[in-house]
Amino acid sequence: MMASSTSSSIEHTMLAASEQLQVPSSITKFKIGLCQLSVTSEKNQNLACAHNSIKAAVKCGASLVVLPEMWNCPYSNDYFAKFAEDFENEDASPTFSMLSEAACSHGITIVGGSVPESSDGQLYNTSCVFGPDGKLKAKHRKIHLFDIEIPGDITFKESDFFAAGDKPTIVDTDVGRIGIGICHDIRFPELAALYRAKGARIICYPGAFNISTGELLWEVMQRARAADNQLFVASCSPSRDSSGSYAIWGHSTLVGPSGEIIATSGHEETVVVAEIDYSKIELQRKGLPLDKQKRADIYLS
Ligand SMILES: NC(=O)CC(=O)C(=O)O
Repeated sequence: MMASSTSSSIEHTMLAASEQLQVPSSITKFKIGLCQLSVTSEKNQNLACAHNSIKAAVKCGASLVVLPEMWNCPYSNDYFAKFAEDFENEDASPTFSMLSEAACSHGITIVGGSVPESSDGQLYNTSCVFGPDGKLKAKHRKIHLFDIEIPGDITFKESDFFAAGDKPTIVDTDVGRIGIGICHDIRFPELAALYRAKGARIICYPGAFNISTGELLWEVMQRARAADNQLFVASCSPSRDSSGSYAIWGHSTLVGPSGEIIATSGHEETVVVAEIDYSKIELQRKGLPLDKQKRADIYLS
């Protein structure tokens, strides 16, 4: 929360009491599972692999499971349209059905990574969140599309295929309030700050950073978003496929509210399971009260 101020320029970040999250008092600690999946050009195989990985995370005690960006489909322009599903038509969406069924049968919350969504003649890069009753709780469409052209290094243009989402996504779940971003969304600190201001305790970023940007930035940006906002950041990536056209960095990670890495992986297929302890947020915010120290009067005037 921002410190109280009369400046109208910061009013948009101040919240009505009803908007502020109260995490259910029973939840202070739980386990999160990050399913770093191997993605192939066979959708059914990807669905089966994701389902097995969710089961493995549950077996290790996870009550929140996060999947990667583009896990039912290779991260390639050649596949997005072919693999897209319409989530409004749930019965015709095998991805929606599998996630909903898995959340319900295991009684967990699933942040379903992202997959290509077709809606109203457009494609979106979309993440669906399911609750333990198997119901869809939220849908985040990637807001910042990954358009990059670094000569001699990497060229990729998501906006040739996808339309951008136009809203932030904050969702109240059985394990507290979660903000959702997809991969390149992590580069925009304003989005993370908005989630913190609205009471998120975790931001989940399904991502598929490539090896060019990943080595330099993936860890740094997760730690920065977590430390700036004094909350947990969880990322989940596909594993690397050396034969694919887009070399994925991997390194699914959980970062704590002081910017510390709690758990991470390499680039191989794996499941990372780690504990989230919300008392760490209170401790960090009490010892280093950034919200009170913030000088909004200076930077926003
Ligand atoms: N998928 C992405 O948005 C990739 C990205 O941001 C990157 O740096 O790589």
